[in-house]
Amino acid sequence: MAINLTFEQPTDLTWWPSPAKLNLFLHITGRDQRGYHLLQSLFQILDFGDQLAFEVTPSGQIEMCTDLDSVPAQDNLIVRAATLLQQHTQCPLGAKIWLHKVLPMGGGIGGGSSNAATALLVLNHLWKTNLSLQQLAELGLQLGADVPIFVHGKTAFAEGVGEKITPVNLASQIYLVAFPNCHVSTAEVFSAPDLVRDSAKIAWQDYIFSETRNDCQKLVCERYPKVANLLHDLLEYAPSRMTGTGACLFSVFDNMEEAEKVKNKLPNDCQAFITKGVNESPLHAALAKSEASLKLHDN
Ligand SMILES: C[C@](O)(CO)[C@H](O)COP(=O)(O)OP(=O)(O)OC[C@H]1O[C@@H](n2ccc(N)nc2=O)[C@H](O)[C@@H]1O
Ligand SMILES: Nc1ncnc2c1ncn2[C@@H]1O[C@H](COP(=O)(O)OP(=O)(O)OP(=O)(O)O)[C@@H](O)[C@H]1O
Repeated sequence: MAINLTFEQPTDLTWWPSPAKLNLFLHITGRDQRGYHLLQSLFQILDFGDQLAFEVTPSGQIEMCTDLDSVPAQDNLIVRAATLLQQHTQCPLGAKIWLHKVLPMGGGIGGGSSNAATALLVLNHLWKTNLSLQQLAELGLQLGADVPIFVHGKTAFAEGVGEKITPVNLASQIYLVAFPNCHVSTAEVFSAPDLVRDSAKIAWQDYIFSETRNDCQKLVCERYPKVANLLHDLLEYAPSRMTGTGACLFSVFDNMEEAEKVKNKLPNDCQAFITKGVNESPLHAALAKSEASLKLHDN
C-alpha cells in the first residue's frame, strides 16, 4: 500500500534530477486504433526540473513523502512507477521517496512523466533490478505517453504516441518557459472535435523552427485567453510557441541576458524560468557518475 508521509526529510539524501521537456514542435499526423493521436514531435530535454530522493527499505512498502496535497499517493505517478517496477521484477524491497516539486503541473512540460521516469531509473539502480533502458521505457509507456522519452533521457525526434524515438543533437539554446497560470487538460485537447489531425509527415532532418507548428496551439488559444494573451506578448520579443497540450509557452533566445530582460516584463502572476536545452538528461549524467563510483568501490 502507498501512503503519504509528512514532509520531514533527512539531511543526507541524494537528490536526483527529474527534468522538464519542451515540444519544440508537435504535429498530429493521425490516430491509432485506440483513438490515441499519432504525433511527430521534437522533444527538447531541459536542464531544469524537479528533484527526487530515495531511501531503500526492507518492508516492501512504497512511501511518498511530499507536501503535494493535490495528488493522492496511490495516484502519484512516482508511486505508480515504483509499484510497477516492484511487481514486474518481484523485488521484495520498498522505498521512501521524497519529491521536491518546482514544475507547474498540467503545463505540457512533462513533470509527472519525468518524475515517473526518474523513479523507474533510480529504483532500478538502487534495487539492483537490472532492467534495460528499453524494458524500463516499455514499463513507463503504461503510465504515460511521455515517460519513454525521459527514460531514454535524450533530446529526440519522436513518432507514434511518443515511443518511437530517434535521438538528435541540437545546438544548445536558451529557453524562457512561462506558465500562464491556467491548467489545460491533455484529454480535453485530444478529444476536441476541431483539433487538426492531418498534418503531413516530415523528416526530422528538415526541421526548421519557423516551418513547424504545435497543432494544439490554435485550439488552446481559442479556449484559454490567458494562453493566447501571454503568447501574443512573448511573440513581440522572440520566436515563441506552446509546448505539449499547454498551458506552458516557451521563447527561444541565444543568450541568458535577453531571456532575463523578457522574463522581467512578464505579468506578476505568471510563473517563469530560464534554462538551457541539453542533449542528455541531467539524470542520466548523475546515474552514470553514481554507477561509476559504485564500480570504483567494488574494486
Ligand atoms: C501531448 C504530449 O504532451 C506530447 O509530449 C503527450 O503526448 C501527452 O502525453 P501524456 O500527458 O503522458 O498523456 P497521457 O496521460 O498518456 O494521456 C492523456 C489522454 O490524452 C489522450 N492522448 C494522449 C496521448 C496521445 N498521443 N493521444 C491521445 O489521444 C488520451 O485520451 C489519454 O487518455
Ligand atoms: N508526480 C506527479 N507530478 C505531477 N503530476 C502528477 C504526478 N503524479 C500524478 N500527477 C497527475 O498528472 C497530471 C499531469 O501532470 P504533468 O505535470 O505531467 O502534466 P503535463 O506537464 O501537462 O504533462 P505532459 O506534457 O506529459 O502532458 C497532474 O495534473 C496530476 O494530477
